[in-house]
Amino acid sequence: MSGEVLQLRGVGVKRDQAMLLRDVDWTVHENERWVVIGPNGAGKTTLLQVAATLLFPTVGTVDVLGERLGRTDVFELRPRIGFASAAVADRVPRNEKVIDLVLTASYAILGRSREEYESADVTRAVELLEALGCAELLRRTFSTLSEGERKRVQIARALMPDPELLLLDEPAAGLDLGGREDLVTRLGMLANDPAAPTMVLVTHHVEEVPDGFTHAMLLRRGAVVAQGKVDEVFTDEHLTECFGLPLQVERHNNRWRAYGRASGAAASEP
Ligand SMILES: Nc1ncnc2c1ncn2[C@@H]1O[C@H](COP(=O)(O)OP(=O)(O)OP(=O)(O)O)[C@@H](O)[C@H]1O
Repeated sequence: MSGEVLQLRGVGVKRDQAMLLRDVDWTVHENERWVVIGPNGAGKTTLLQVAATLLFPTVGTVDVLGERLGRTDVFELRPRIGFASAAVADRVPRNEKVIDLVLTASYAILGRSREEYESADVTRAVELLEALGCAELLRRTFSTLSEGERKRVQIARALMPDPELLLLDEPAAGLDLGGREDLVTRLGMLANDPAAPTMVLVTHHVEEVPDGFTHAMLLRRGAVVAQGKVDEVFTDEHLTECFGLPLQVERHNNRWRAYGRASGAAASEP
């Protein structure tokens, strides 16, 4: 695999005459932790779907885990990729128990289809749920969980097959402040774990970028505004260009925050 987990060259995605992605060049190396940030409609989910092999580009080439899309069997590739997104959560059968939702990831299916699972799989599923702070939810039905609980269970499911690439689409969306901070802290622990897979996380907010994330891409209207090491990408100029309004960004205790320049000036006045 030569250390490259994702390699996109000149990638464009066109739907109904609209270019959802334009001329994207992107390389993600093994063990990097990437965050993809941009405003609504920037193309972040589209990019993640390409990385998850769920969407083929209209133009350009995509290599995922050393395999070229269009020349490989994606059904063999997908079990090597963990993917947590609202679209996956929407497909969970109504009565699915939390433990089954995590366990079935080993078989790349949704919905319990067998009576018995390997005891090693059960042990791993329980350990992952514990690590994400949801061991007490094991026997609950997924559809009855709160948004924050669902997000954590989905990440446990995405990690279950021990993926080489973990893709997280807006994991903190819809969470309250406590739920967000709990999740961002857990993701920071995962990002700092050398045994964890290569990660790509999509979000709208720099405040949701966990400690340990090494690289960032800023997207606007389907095109890359900036990409590279997170410290070099998260600048006032890049964020201002990306979101289309004057922004100031700062780092504190390994976390980021951004605010409109006008509101920042007002806040600093006595
Ligand atoms: N099948 C489609 N046909 C036409 N346009 C589409 C299609 N799917 C998505 N789009 C448009 O492509 C753009 C990018 O969508 P995408 O979901 O990738 O953006 P996003 O950055 O993830 O947005 P958000 O932050 O709001 O979730 C949006 O303007 C969306 O309306």
